[in-house]
Amino acid sequence: AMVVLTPSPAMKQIPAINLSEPGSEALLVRACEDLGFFKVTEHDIPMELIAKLEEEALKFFALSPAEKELAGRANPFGYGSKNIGGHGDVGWVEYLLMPITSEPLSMAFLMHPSASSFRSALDEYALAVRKLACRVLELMAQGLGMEQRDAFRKLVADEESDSMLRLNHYPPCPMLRELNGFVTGFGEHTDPQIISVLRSNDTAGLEISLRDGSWVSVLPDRESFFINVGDSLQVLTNGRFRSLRHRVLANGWKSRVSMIYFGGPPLGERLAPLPEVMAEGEQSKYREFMWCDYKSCAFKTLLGDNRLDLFHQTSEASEKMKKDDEVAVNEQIVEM
Ligand SMILES: C=C1C[C@]23C[C@@]1(O)CC[C@H]2[C@@]12CC[C@H](O)[C@@](C)(C(=O)O1)[C@H]2[C@@H]3C(=O)O
Ligand SMILES: O=C(O)CCC(=O)C(=O)O
Ligand SMILES: [Fe+2]
Repeated sequence: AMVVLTPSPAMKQIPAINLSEPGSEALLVRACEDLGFFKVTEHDIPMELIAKLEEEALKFFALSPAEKELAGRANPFGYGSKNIGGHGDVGWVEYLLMPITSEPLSMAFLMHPSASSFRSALDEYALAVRKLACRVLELMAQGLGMEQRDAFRKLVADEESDSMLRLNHYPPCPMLRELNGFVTGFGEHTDPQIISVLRSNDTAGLEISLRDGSWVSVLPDRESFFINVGDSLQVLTNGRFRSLRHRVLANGWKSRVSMIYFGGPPLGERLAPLPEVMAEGEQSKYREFMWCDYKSCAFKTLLGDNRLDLFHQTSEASEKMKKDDEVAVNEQIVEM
């Protein structure tokens, strides 16, 4: 059965940040605290580079299913259609998911001579968007007043950074035309990494969840980048920055193409709230974990699951802390 949906009301005041304007770091911090989301307007990434990748992506998605499967079935990398992840999540979407390292892309199908223009578009785009992510992460640290300005940036800039690039294509769903409705393209979720940088064509569909649990849709803007906080950045900031829940609705008329860069730390990196962002006496809300452990845990969950819950200081641990406090109080009473 197909559930026909209605889009949420549009949020017109998504924070729009011009990175080269003085004071942008304070705006960034506020947006990450309130929403976990903002858009970057002046970004220095040439439109030709973006348009070239969009064109190549559309060429790829126009291939026959057999040709697209030469990219390998997404597991997690490769070509996927309708199935998202390996646990039964489905959406009205097809995609190509690729690992990004400091080396040029090396997936087998991209090494074929016929894929050389696709490959160079991907490589150039990945390089540029990673640089943008690093610039934004540095401004975030600056905005938080951190002495160590590269505390976030260095995780994504690291040669071993575990990052990905995803091309999503939401073809028009013809059955929806008469119904005048929408379907789930990509179900609600948070991104597990540190930061996600999204660019889409002019077709709407992205929706974000606000603090009160309501949903709003984001007006598309093909010239800007949308940035969202991922789970790992929520951990590093001890919950000060909010990992954004978001989803995509597909429509009956216009295809949506999006390209998303997910910036993650090296697999062996240990993540925990950074003391520098915590106030005096503030308790750490998350226990330390290695990114590879969080990631493998995350990739075993359903798309919509709350993955960070598993890494909250356990209730058992907080119960024990409370008990220890009580004992201390009793001891004081005895001593008096
Ligand atoms: C259902 C899933 C797809 C996903 C892995 C997971 O088990 C849970 C997290 C999902 C997500 C969301 C953001 C990114 O699109 C993604 C690549 C990621 O890192 O986590 C996807 C995963 C995927 O598509 O494999
Ligand atoms: O395609 C989009 O616009 C967003 C998809 C998304 O959230 C994701 O791939 O993680
Ligand atoms: Fe996402």
